[in-house]
Amino acid sequence: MECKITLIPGDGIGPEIVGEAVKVLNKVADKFGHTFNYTKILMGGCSIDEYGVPLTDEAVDICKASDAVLLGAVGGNVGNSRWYDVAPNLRPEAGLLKIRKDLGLFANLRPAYLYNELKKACPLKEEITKDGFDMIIVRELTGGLYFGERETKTVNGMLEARDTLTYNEEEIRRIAIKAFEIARKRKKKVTSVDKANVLDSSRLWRKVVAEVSKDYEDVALENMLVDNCAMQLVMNPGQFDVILTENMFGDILSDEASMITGSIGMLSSASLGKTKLGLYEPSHGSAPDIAGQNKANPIATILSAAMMLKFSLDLDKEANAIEEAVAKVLSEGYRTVDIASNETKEVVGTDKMGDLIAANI
Ligand SMILES: NC(=O)C1=CN([C@@H]2O[C@H](COP(=O)(O)OP(=O)(O)OC[C@H]3O[C@@H](n4cnc5c(N)ncnc54)[C@H](O)[C@@H]3O)[C@@H](O)[C@H]2O)C=CC1
Ligand SMILES: CC(C)CC(=O)C(=O)O
Ligand SMILES: [Mg+2]
Repeated sequence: MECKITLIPGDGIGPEIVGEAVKVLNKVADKFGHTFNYTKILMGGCSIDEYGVPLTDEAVDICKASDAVLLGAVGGNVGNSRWYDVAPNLRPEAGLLKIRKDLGLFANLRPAYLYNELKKACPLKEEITKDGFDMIIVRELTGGLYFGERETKTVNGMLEARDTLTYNEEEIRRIAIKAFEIARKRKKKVTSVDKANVLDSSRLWRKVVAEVSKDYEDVALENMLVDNCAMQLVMNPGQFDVILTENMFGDILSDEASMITGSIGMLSSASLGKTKLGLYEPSHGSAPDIAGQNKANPIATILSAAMMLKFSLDLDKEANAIEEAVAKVLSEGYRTVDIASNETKEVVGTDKMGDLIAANI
């Protein structure tokens, strides 16, 4: 099979981790007889430096003409980078928001499960994780606070800033359907997370999710407030199957969920829309604090590449080969520093972790 894959290395650790994912994809291509044709585009700070904007329309067109997009991460040191103090549409993160919107990627899937081998890297007590956990966060990705109107102005001599959070019924319905469809193929439970004790947008969210659930009588629906969910995630993560939530809540809860898998460097993601074209990226950011040091864990990006093979390219067997290779390397005791524990056989750098996974394909 011949496929067109757009690569967006981005900023910080982005080029390092995407490089390792490509190494693994090339091994998959060799072994299974496929041709992956890559085109690289700039997004984020590197695009601002080159073109003055975080993402050009030409770059979006390249993504649209491909079968799938693999992204590292964008952004600099927030508050302390040359890309910080500029208009909102000229910041690195605006490139990410633009690509999600322009490709219509309203559903962000973030699976969080605990590898047996990583129980020592999980900060939770053993009695909480003894049976493991396996959940998927289904996060709405193109609405809510990150896409609302915002403004900073002076009122009565004082600076005032405003962000707005809006959802309409259709935006909620389509992501809810996605979550119920996914739950149907898993443990048949959706936990819809909102703040319906305060926010109008959450009250609408809860109403529409309840309507959608009527078409999925085989799937149990539970509603949970977001503050409680943050607590339940560390108290009893095993209770969750599918967590359905809006954009910002999902952003925050997925970082929390990532840490209980051992590290944010483990959490992959797929951003999907109505067509097969998806964008695949780790859940973490560009980690400027460790960029260029060969310390970043590439596994989240490598597992995102596996999701890409599965969802956009229908290469399930190849995706499984990547997942199995990751499990094998972990079971052999190799760890990047973020997931190392006293039982680790060898702490390896970004590049060696990529080599080991590729060698096990
Ligand atoms: N999808 C994207 O492109 C995202 C971009 N960002 C951007 O990334 C920049 C940095 O943001 P932060 O809040 O520092 O979040 P971050 O996720 O980049 O880093 C948070 C902490 O996790 C560590 N970390 C992250 N990924 C890791 C990996 N693969 N292996 C080992 N350790 C890892 C970092 O070293 C840091 O200590 C900002 O400009 C932010 O806007 C943040 C989140 C997502
Ligand atoms: C620009 C942010 C919304 C990116 C982020 O933190 C994420 O998608 O997880
Ligand atoms: Mg985030």
